[in-house]
Amino acid sequence: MKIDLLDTLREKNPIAFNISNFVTVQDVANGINALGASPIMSEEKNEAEAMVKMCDSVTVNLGAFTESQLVQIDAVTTFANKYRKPIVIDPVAVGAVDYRKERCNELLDQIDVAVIRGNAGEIAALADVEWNAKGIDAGEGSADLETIAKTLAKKRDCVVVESGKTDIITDGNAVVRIFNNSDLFKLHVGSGDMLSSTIGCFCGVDDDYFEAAQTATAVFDVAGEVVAKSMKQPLAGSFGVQLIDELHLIDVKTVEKNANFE
Ligand SMILES: Nc1ncnc2c1ncn2[C@@H]1O[C@H](COP(=O)(O)OP(=O)(O)OP(=O)(O)O)[C@@H](O)[C@H]1O
Ligand SMILES: Cc1ncsc1CCO
Ligand SMILES: [Mg+2]
Repeated sequence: MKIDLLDTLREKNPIAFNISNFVTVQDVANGINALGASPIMSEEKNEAEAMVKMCDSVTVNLGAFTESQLVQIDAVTTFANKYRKPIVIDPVAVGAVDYRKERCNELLDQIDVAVIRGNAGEIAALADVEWNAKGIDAGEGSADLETIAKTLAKKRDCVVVESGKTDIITDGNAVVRIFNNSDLFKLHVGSGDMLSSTIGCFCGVDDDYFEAAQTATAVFDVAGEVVAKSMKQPLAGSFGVQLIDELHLIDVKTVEKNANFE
């Protein structure tokens, strides 16, 4: 794993263009800003080309899109392919709402993406595997998590990050597992959105998206673990704030020492 990509990210300070959702946009912006990237958000289709030309990566979060925003998402992602900017997709709740799954699949049919990051319920839905997703949460299912992730990676010819207690990262062939010791992430709505955007930032500094996704996930997971360890009791509100603090403080040594992966 290329953990020192964290230093590269801080040297380059990549512009990370995010189409976010109104629930978590501020955590996403502050999280990746603290980490060392330069976030910019937009919902306006008329500036899509300028935004994409300027940025190093595009992260599209499908958490709360409207019909009119789909037009902007279309424009942004088409320009991103034209200007060769990596796209990260966060398919929020596609396992729970058919409308979302249909729109997301239409989008994936028409563009090339670098990474899809979702929980098991979301990745299973896009891989056409039986699963009981629960709203924005993973829900439950009995299918093999690695098989689901690999199926989607092959289907969409991209890297898949399937988050959960173990984060599974695959390019369709190789698999890296990152074990996460902090379940405080689940107390903070938008942990997943922040992870997806963090992956976007790293894809903006290394065009090996499999490596970029691994480093991003390891950095994010370790940041959460460091915060969790420092707390005497689980504090949901403080966790969100301190996670942003730790994304700023974290360094390569801390990730090397604490990342638990194989
Ligand atoms: N059971 C768990 N134990 C430990 N860590 C977890 C667990 N589930 C998820 N995580 C961690 O939480 C982070 C976000 O992943 P998660 O799967 O919760 O995304 P999500 O469902 O899209 O979240 P959200 O919808 O709140 O944005 C990841 O870093 C992941 O490692
Ligand atoms: C709670 C919620 N609803 C739509 S998006 C979102 C944030 C998690 O993605
Ligand atoms: Mg999510």
